[in-house]
Amino acid sequence: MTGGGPPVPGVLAELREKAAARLDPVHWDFYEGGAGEETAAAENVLAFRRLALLPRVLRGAGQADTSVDLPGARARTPVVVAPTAFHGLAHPDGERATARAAAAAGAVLITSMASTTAVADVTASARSVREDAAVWFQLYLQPESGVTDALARRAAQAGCTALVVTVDSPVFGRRRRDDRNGFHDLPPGHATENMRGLPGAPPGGTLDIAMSPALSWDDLRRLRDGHDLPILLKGVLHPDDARLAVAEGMRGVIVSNHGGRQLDAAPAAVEALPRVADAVAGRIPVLLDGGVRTGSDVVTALALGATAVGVGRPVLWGLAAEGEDGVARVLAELRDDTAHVLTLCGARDCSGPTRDQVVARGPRAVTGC
Ligand SMILES: Cc1cc2nc3c(=O)[nH]c(=O)nc-3n(C[C@H](O)[C@H](O)[C@H](O)COP(=O)(O)O)c2cc1C
Ligand SMILES: CCCCC(=O)C(=O)O
Repeated sequence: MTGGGPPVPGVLAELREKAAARLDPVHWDFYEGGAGEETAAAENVLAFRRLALLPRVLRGAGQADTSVDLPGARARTPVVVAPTAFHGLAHPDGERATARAAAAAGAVLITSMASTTAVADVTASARSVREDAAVWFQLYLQPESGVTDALARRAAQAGCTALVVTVDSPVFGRRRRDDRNGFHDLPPGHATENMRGLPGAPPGGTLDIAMSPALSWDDLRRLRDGHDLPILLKGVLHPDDARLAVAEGMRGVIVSNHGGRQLDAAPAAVEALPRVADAVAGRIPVLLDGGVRTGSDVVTALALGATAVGVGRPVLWGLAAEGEDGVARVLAELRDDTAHVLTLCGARDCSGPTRDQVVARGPRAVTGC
């Protein structure tokens, strides 16, 4: 933005506009929408805009390095692809295109259990580009533990290097756009391929993905004890839950309100981050997703205690607009912008930015009270 005029659209804004024009409006609403009044979805983005970065100067830090160490992955960028469902609705190549672009960018891909491509095909696509591409598998604990086990085994066999268990969904969020559009099922020709042939599924058919408020830490322990893959918990907002996650041997937590698609009264992800980071106190990596749209957002999250961040909708915009190339553009833009902002802030790498470098915009930043 210059002199109060309209902002010049960046790569993500351009891809978003193109995606909106290309997608079936019902599918656009599914991707873009949130729960309830969509307050949490909007606040995820706005909360970053209320924060500013104080650069440090003359540090001789050189060009910043954007690589980060994560469980089961050395990534070239702190920007991870957050798990999102149904990429087949965005592009005929679906998750295969996303996987190739993430692998080429050296970004960790968290593939959703609700993908329209089987996890083995997702990892094969990633590995066709880079042998050591890191793919993590996101799952919702299923009320029938045999189903959860079968999913985790499939992920391990496919070569995923971590499990991401989403815990913010005891029930599915109330999404008004989907209710209005009557969007509650995949259209013909698409299926949740990971649910095919699981215990209890009809022969040759898929099982519905269940969400259950009866699940507890016991169910998580069962998964942890039955499998070797490291587990990260996604959807942690309360610092006490983060402490429990550490105590239960989780290998990371992802601070997230699910892109504002579950509890609409939840705080913006970036506002919940500092207390979670304090609770975890460096014992395991803390990631954040929700509202990350620029390198400044990435660096703000790093400064507030995140090791890495996830992006959900921007990847879907890229995929819908330009397929694999569009996802590649989103990831390249965010990595380049992050490197640039790190350097402007005097940081050598992703561990460089510190909490004192984040201040509130507005009068408090000036008066300090
Ligand atoms: C269309 C869509 C589908 C999603 N599907 C899943 C999913 O299958 N599993 C999951 O854990 N989170 C899912 N999420 C939440 C994302 O992982 C992530 O928390 C959120 O999108 C981050 O916010 P952002 O879109 O502002 O980047 C989904 C989000 C969107 C927008
Ligand atoms: C059963 C599909 C879950 C998708 C999801 O998590 C979301 O739309 O936010």
